[in-house]
Amino acid sequence: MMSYMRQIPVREKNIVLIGFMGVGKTTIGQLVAKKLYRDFIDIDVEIEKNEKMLIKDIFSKHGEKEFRRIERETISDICQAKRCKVVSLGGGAFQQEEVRNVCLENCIVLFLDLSWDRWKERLDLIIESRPVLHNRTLEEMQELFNARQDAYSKHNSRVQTDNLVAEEVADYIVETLKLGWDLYQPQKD
Ligand SMILES: Nc1ncnc2c1ncn2[C@@H]1O[C@H](COP(=O)(O)OP(=O)(O)O)[C@@H](O)[C@H]1O
Ligand SMILES: O=C(O)C1=C[C@@H](OP(=O)(O)O)[C@@H](O)[C@H](O)C1
Ligand SMILES: [Mg+2]
Repeated sequence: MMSYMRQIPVREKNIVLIGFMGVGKTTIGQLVAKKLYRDFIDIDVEIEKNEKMLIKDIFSKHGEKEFRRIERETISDICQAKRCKVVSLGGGAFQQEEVRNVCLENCIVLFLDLSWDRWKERLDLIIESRPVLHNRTLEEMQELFNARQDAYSKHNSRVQTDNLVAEEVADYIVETLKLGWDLYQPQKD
């Protein structure tokens, strides 16, 4: 008996933002959601609400492995149950194959791409609230940045954000979507 996967109409698919920490997923996701009259979901905020703990405290009290389990389950639940949202993942989420699969199967995945040189300029803005960066030298941060690019390459569309303010990136995403939702077809193997 053939099982027919129920295809989600492309316009009902959640729009999921991925990319390294600090590239603007939370900021730009909020702006895109407003412009598209969609609800916005930030996975980190969802986790903090559900766990009644800040992300940095989950890391310090329960460790990164437990955070990744919670992150994977939260994303899996939301990306399968919800429709018509804008969802910003945390920067490490796409390293998990299950997260990549559930997002690429059910959602439109947009990769916010920021160069290492531009990212370094933002480091002071984010270092305090990103435990993954703590106790890492700049060289080690760059190694992590480079190591994660392969996972981010599995997306429906890439937005180069160097030298663009958040509003400009959000406008670009909305305009591209309006030009052709059908451009965002499922990732071909
Ligand atoms: N396009 C942009 N240009 C300059 N600063 C930005 C841009 N997008 C986000 N920021 C700033 O960078 C920091 C991290 O943004 P955030 O949305 O939290 O990123 P992420 O969710 O990807 O970690 C914030 O201080 C935010 O104001
Ligand atoms: O890159 C990472 O491993 C992380 C990124 C953070 O989200 P942002 O990308 O929104 O900063 C948050 O999920 C956690 O601190 C781990
Ligand atoms: Mg964020």
